[in-house]
Amino acid sequence: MAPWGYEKDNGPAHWHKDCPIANGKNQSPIDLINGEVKYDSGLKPLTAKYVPFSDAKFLNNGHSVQFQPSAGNGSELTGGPLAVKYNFEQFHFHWGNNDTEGSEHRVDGKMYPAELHFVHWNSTNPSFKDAVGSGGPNGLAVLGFFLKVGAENAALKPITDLIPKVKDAGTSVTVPSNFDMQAILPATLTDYYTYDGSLTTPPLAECVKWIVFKQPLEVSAAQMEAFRSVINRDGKPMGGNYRPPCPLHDRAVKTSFK
Ligand SMILES: NS(=O)(=O)c1ccc(C(=O)NCc2ccccc2F)cc1
Ligand SMILES: [Zn+2]
Repeated sequence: MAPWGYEKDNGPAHWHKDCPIANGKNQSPIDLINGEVKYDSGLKPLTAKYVPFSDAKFLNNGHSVQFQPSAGNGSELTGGPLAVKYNFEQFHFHWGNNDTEGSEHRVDGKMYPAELHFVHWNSTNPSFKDAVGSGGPNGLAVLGFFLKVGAENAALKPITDLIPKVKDAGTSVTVPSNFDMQAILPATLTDYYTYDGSLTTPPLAECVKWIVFKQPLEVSAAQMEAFRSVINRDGKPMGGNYRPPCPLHDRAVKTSFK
């Protein structure tokens, strides 16, 4: 099979051939249906402590554009539904070719034009890869933020300004060391959906505690357009790099808000 992608001949409908877990009972993304979620008063706010990275790259890996530090630096996530500390690994994006599509998770069937994922791994493991393979839904914690078109996002501007430099698959640039990742996050990480799920791309491992924020982040139309100029390994626009929603099966979606 051609390496996995999002085209007709290698897209989500094909992934089960290499990754049978694609048809598993804890797959992501899902449609977050407000009538079916359950408020959990035990859910605390999350705390993300992100330290500026001295050595990080912004890269085009053929299926997303991704901020990837060369090593951990103590940036971590705690609180919310998490029982232990999670180390920051990377962040990346999923987007569409127009403003009506692009996000992976949906809210009552509504798609946003893009979704930003901050990936963290359970610090009781020796490495990210061990955490992915650790079994059960506590290996990774991924924060999902919907993006909608509105005001320019000054915190994301250093990143969206780099997109034209990683237009082609397999390219990367160094991220200036004064990039402030913490500034991307809302001041308080409240009002989120959380459920047990999976990676949304192969290997689709069912190792993720998903935490999807209700409040979208805003980016300008120009920032949104920048994503749409990114090219995949087949030389086609990368837009549309989102997996459709998967069945919820026997899972509950909890909310930190009423
Ligand atoms: N869209 S998402 O659910 O946030 C997501 C996050 C991380 C990965 C990833 O690291 N894949 C590569 C990989 C490398 C090493 C070991 C296992 C892997 F999946 C895939 C999807
Ligand atoms: Zn993702």
